Amino acid sequence: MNIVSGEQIAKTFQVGKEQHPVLLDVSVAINEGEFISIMGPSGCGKSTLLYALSGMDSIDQGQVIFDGMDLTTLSDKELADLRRTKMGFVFQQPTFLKSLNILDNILLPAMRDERKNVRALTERALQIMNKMGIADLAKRDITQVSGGQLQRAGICRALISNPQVIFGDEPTGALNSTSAQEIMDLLTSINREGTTVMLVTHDPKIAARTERILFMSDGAIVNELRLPRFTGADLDDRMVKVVSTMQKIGI
Ligand SMILES: Nc1ncnc2c1ncn2[C@@H]1O[C@H](COP(=O)(O)OP(=O)(O)OP(=O)(O)O)[C@@H](O)[C@H]1O
Repeated sequence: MNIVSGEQIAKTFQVGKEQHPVLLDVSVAINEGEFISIMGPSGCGKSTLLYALSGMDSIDQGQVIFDGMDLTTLSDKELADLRRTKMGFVFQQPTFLKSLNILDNILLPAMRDERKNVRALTERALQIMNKMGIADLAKRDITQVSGGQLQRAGICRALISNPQVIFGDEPTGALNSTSAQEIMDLLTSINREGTTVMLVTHDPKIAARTERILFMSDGAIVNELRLPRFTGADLDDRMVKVVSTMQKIGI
């Protein structure tokens, strides 16, 4: 069953008097439970597509259906509620408040919904932090942890509402290779527990960990590669497949 799909999505940015078409009739369907990535050259529209599919940004034409709902028909409030309850977002640099410790930063977005049940929410946050390997950092300031630990906290924040889909925009882009692979280990285990995960990445080593890779060029999906479940042993072979597909289509 599709959890999110886009039908002939078109999006143009206007800068001054100039029109910049960025998505040209993009259609895509993502099944519940998929682990999927979007690759392509800088500026080809990867993030714009991710934002369109998650309702973070509007589209000019077409349709986006998320969990049976047409996002183009929802009000801003309905969209915000949907994003907060059914989607999780992980960005290259998590934006956290400097005045709050790690735990409170993780709790902050969820507090809006469950103000009355802080204790249960805190317990849930600590459980997730434990799974992500950062339970002992709960009381630290955000300046007192590494980039990899901060990104783990970002994932905890994305998971707090038990989302159906995690959208990641270059979630490993600011990390060294080891931390990046550790973050991918976590996203893989989240996916194996049933959450759909969709990432934008420019890194073949990251895309190679996912099970379907959409290749974009100039505002269109031009190819896709399906890979079996990652076993932990076949990363090099998978990367070769990703890179050779990129070479074949010239991106
Ligand atoms: N708010 C905006 N206003 C105007 N143009 C924009 C805006 N956001 C993105 N663009 C332009 O749209 C195009 C696609 O941007 P997008 O961020 O989707 O690309 P991308 O493939 O994710 O690139 P990168 O890999 O560099 O992050 C780019 O040319 C970008 O400059």
